[in-house]
Amino acid sequence: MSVLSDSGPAGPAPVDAVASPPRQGAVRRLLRSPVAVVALVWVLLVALLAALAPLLTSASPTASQITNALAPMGGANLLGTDGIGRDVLAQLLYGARTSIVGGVIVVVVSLALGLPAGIVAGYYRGRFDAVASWIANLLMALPAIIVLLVVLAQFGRSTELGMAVFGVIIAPGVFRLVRASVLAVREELFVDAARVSGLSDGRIMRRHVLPVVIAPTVIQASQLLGIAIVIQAGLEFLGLGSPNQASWGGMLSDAFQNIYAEPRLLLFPGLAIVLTVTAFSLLGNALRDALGVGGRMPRVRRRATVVAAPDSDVPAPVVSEPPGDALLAVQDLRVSYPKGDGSVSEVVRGVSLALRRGEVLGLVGESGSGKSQTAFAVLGLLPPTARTSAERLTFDGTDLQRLSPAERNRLRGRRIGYIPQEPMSNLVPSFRIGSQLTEPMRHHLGLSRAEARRRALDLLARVGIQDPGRVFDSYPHEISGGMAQRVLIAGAVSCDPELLIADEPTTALDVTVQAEVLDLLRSLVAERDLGVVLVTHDFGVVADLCDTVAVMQEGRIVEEAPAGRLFDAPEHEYTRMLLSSTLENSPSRQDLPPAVPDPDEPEPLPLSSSGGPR
Ligand SMILES: Nc1ncnc2c1ncn2[C@@H]1O[C@H](COP(=O)(O)OP(=O)(O)OP(=O)(O)O)[C@@H](O)[C@H]1O
Repeated sequence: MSVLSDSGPAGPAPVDAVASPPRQGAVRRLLRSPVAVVALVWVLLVALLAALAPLLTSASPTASQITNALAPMGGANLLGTDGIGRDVLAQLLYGARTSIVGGVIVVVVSLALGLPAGIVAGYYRGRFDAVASWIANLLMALPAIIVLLVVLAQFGRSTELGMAVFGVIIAPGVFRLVRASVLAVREELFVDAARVSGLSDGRIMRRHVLPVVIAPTVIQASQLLGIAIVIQAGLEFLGLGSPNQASWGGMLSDAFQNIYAEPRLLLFPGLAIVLTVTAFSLLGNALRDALGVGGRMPRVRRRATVVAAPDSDVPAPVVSEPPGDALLAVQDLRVSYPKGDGSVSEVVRGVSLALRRGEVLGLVGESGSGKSQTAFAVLGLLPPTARTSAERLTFDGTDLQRLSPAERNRLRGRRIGYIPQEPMSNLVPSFRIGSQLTEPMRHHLGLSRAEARRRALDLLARVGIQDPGRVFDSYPHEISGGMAQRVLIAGAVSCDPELLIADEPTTALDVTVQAEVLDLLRSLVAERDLGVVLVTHDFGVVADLCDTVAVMQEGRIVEEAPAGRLFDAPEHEYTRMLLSSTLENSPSRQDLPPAVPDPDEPEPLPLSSSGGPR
């Protein structure tokens, strides 16, 4: 007996977590805001003036001419000179360079440390997360200005060094933001779906996680630039910047010494700092609005927060020896979770199942009975806190418990397909359907882009989508729920799996579309000799599709029988209770009135069609 503990989707997660916002049109939205345009123009102007400083003035910003101190504006010195005769315009222009370079150093250092650490900590959690969070907390507890003073006193006055150290001190802010964003997105169903389709962690992070953290990071970078300019000016005001470099902080320091003789000297660096910092801050806000972060993002539904399983005694499980030709054989599967009080809650208690090719096994039971936990244990996608054990857990003769996470990952998506419950939440909002369909095929089957596209279009046609080209090029929000479910079915069978695990595949659909999707599944099973484990609480779905039914109650299978026999002569009291509560007074599908056709939905499928790629 061994223990499995893969990370996966079934862990507790807050309902309604935010998803990645669509990025299209973000620049357009940004440019529609007058405040953003003004801020952007100012920032670009400062950058341009800094870059063109040598062309705009021939004066040196550091050469002092003591005989020309505090010269008025006009003549050779357009903005006058400071207390030791340096040209104010030249100082202003070259000082902009120092400020921008300093700001960029802070942003680069803090992002270089905080971004990768936040992604890895948020995605993998565990020990790295604990250590990184501890270091972040420690850095945040340090008084930044004291650290800067000590470092600059020890290593010499240098604006660049000061800004690099400040970048390190401020990196925990980036780390925390990125980690929080990754934690939110890693629980999204579309990330589960990507994991189930066998994509590697690196690919998931690049494709699904990174796009989500980019928006908040860009916003934070813009605000960090403003903060860096203020801190840098403060250090230079205190005389801790590079002595041979013009800077706005240094100009302020000189202006303070001559505040009574020439108060106007305060005006130029003061205005430059205030306007530039304000511009970065406004730009950050405008970016947040344009990218839709912070309460204006589209929200996707999530697996609901789980509650502890009941511990009451239930009838003994039905345990039978699986047949030799079983595609999937599960024997005495147990899943448990540690509870806060030190005890353990067993949510799957000795489940045994066997499934042959071409057979559909329904796993039914009321909510919380352990159906999904059983399915996720087979997929190897339980959360890290889950303790899983089984006498036997084999797929086509391979002991799943002996496989490494990478081997298990290769199996998922390639030989074991998964159809999730909520179609829309399992498609990534910001990627086109086509790219979501083709990526697993390119990854698992090594197809070229063109081959994968051709195969995806064939598959879309096979699942009854009438205009595959349009759906291929669409974003998830541009198609209906029924179509999205067909797309997910196409995705689940795209790499020719032998076993399909379908978790309530029709729950989110209306009854007419439900019937069509069930027809589609039935014809795919026959056509491809698929073994299917169908998790459902709907006996109508069971009657439509399943050959065998296993009834689960409180983590155990209390009755298993061929579908016909189960409906005709249920043996277990719990099965009878479930049947009577679900079927009583409910109309059969044939009795339902014909639905008004939805123009967005495809025609009912020709059940005999079989043109799909194999
Ligand atoms: N991460 C977890 N930690 C602790 N308990 C959990 C966890 N995930 C699931 N459970 C518990 O396991 C039990 C079985 O959950 P499961 O999701 O398998 O039920 P289900 O029969 O699929 O229900 P539904 O039809 O509502 O999805 C539930 O009592 C649930 O609270």
